[in-house]
Parts: sequence; C-alpha cells; structure tokens
Amino acid sequence: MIEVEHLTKRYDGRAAVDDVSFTCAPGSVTGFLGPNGAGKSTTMRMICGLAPPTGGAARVCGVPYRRLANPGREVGVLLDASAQHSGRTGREVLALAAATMGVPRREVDVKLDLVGLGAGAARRRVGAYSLGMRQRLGLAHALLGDPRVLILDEPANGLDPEGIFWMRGLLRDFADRGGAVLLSSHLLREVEAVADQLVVIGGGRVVASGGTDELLADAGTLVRARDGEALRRALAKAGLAATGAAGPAASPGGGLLVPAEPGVVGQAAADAGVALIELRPAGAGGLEHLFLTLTGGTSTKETTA
Ligand SMILES: Nc1ncnc2c1ncn2[C@@H]1O[C@H](COP(=O)(O)OP(=O)(O)OP(=O)(O)O)[C@@H](O)[C@H]1O
Repeated sequence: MIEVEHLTKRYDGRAAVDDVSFTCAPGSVTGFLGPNGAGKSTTMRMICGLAPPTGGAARVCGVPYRRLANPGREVGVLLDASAQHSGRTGREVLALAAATMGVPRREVDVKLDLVGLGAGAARRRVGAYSLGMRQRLGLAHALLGDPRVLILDEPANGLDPEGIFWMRGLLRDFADRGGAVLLSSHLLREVEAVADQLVVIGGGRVVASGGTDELLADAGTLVRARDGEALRRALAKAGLAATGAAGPAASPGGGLLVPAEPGVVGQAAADAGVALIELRPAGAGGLEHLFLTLTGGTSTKETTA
C-alpha cells in the first residue's frame, strides 16, 4: 500500500534522504526509526507529495499521493500535530475536514470519541490544547475518512505512557483490519511492541530493515561471567566479537553482547572452562543496542528523550 523506491532528497547538495526504499503491506505496522535529523520526516513529506524528491518515487495505494482524487479517504496523515489552526475548536477542525472530504458530519463525534477527546475538550480552542491532545486530534483527523493507510510522524510525542499504550492498541487494530501503518519514532521502545517490521534510518540511509521478530532474533546473546576478562578471552579465542552491553541490554555487574546464538556462546565459554552466571538472547535490549550502534553518531540534533 506504500511503496518507496530509491527516494532521495538533497538540500544544497547535501542528502537529507539517500536512496531509501521500503514497502508497507496491508495488515501491517511499519516502524520507521531513526535519531533526530535522520531523514524520517523528509521521507514522509515526500511520500505525501509535500516535498518533491530529488530522485526516486513513492506510491500510496498504487499511485503518487498527489494523484489520489480524495486523499483523506485513502490515506490518513499526521505529520505535525501543531499544524492545526489554533483559533478553532477541536470539533470545528474536524467538521471542516469532514466537509472537505465529503465525510458524514456524525463521523466527527465518532472519531473524537475514538481518540478520547470528550465533549469538553472538543469545545476548547486548539491553541489551549496540550501536545498530547493535539496528537489525539491529529489522529482523529487522520482517521476521519476511514482510510486504508496511515502515515504518522512521531505521533507518540507528548502522549503519556497510558496514551502511548492506547495508541498502540488503536494502530494494531487498524492494521489487523487490513490497514497499512507507517509510524515514525526516534525511540525503538515506542514502536517495537506494535511494529511488524522495522526500517531503521541513519544519516538519510536505511541502515537496517526487516521483520521485528527477525531483527530481535538477530540481536545476539547477552552473556556474563564472574570473571569478565576470562570470558572476553574465551570469546576471542572462539572468534566471537563481543561488545560491552549498554543501556537496556546491560545486566547488573556488566555483560557482553555477542552477535551469535546462545548455544555457540555457551560452548565457547565451556571450552575455555569459564563459568557463566548469565546467558540469554539479548532480545529487545539487544535490538536497542543494535539500533544505537547502527545510528550512532548520525544524529544531527539533540535527542529529546
Ligand atoms: N527544508 C529543509 N531545508 C534544508 N534542510 C532540511 C530541510 N528539511 C530537513 N532538512 C535537513 O534534512 C535532514 C533530515 O531532517 P528530517 O527532519 O527529515 O529528520 P527526522 O529524522 O525527521 O528528524 P526529527 O526526528 O528531528 O524530526 C536534517 O539534517 C535536516 O536539517
């Protein structure tokens, strides 16, 4: 439903997006991940026809976005939650959009309800909304035309943990009913629970992509021994590269992340007579480590989280 082929965007000769390709299939959520400045928003803007690509092409529902006759009925887009007119109430924003799209007026209340904006909130001006409320309104706007595709740029920004959990459920349900979701974030943890596949971008280029489970399975093994140095020597002897596990992959007292199956790592330790106190698939923590390694040093702005 979304096809991105060799998309490239240059500003003043510098590539903000460099030869990016991926597809988002019906019935799936694609997590589009990368640090600040990686090129996520620029890619999404090109998909939605808001920025002309320097090279490559993107299609939504089989055609370039600009060729969709009534885009809101096919693709729900939330690129900037703060873009709504601050002087209008939440209900007015949706009512206007409904009229433009030819959506029955009753859908306004259905969608306000769906995103948890009650009657009181809907009567308030958008200028008085918190960022989380604006994100909810943006989601209601994106869902208004009952589209088959959702393109959402950092929709979890400003939502509290409960809001993020709620949004995951909503997006999962949307995909389970056959929709395609492209969801960007600079936080792996925000999307890994809901994304079927991940596209990781750093410095404008895709640095990793694939099924979330597959990437998790490939995330390596976390291993720890009381004698860390002996373990390092044992792994080196077996030709296994090891890095100090950091962040969520780390275990108390330190540990090593090894890009190999737990059985292979355990055998290497056993062969050298090193007693282990921990040996497990690194899973999500390992993926985070992989993500930080792959995108390391490519962030052009300070991370907000
Ligand atoms: N209109 C523009 N003119 C010049 N450079 C731009 C423009 N838009 C984006 N860029 C640059 O392109 C690069 C990618 O920016 P982009 O906003 O796409 O990244 P991002 O991954 O969405 O980051 P963030 O998470 O901070 O939104 C950055 O270096 C940015 O400064």
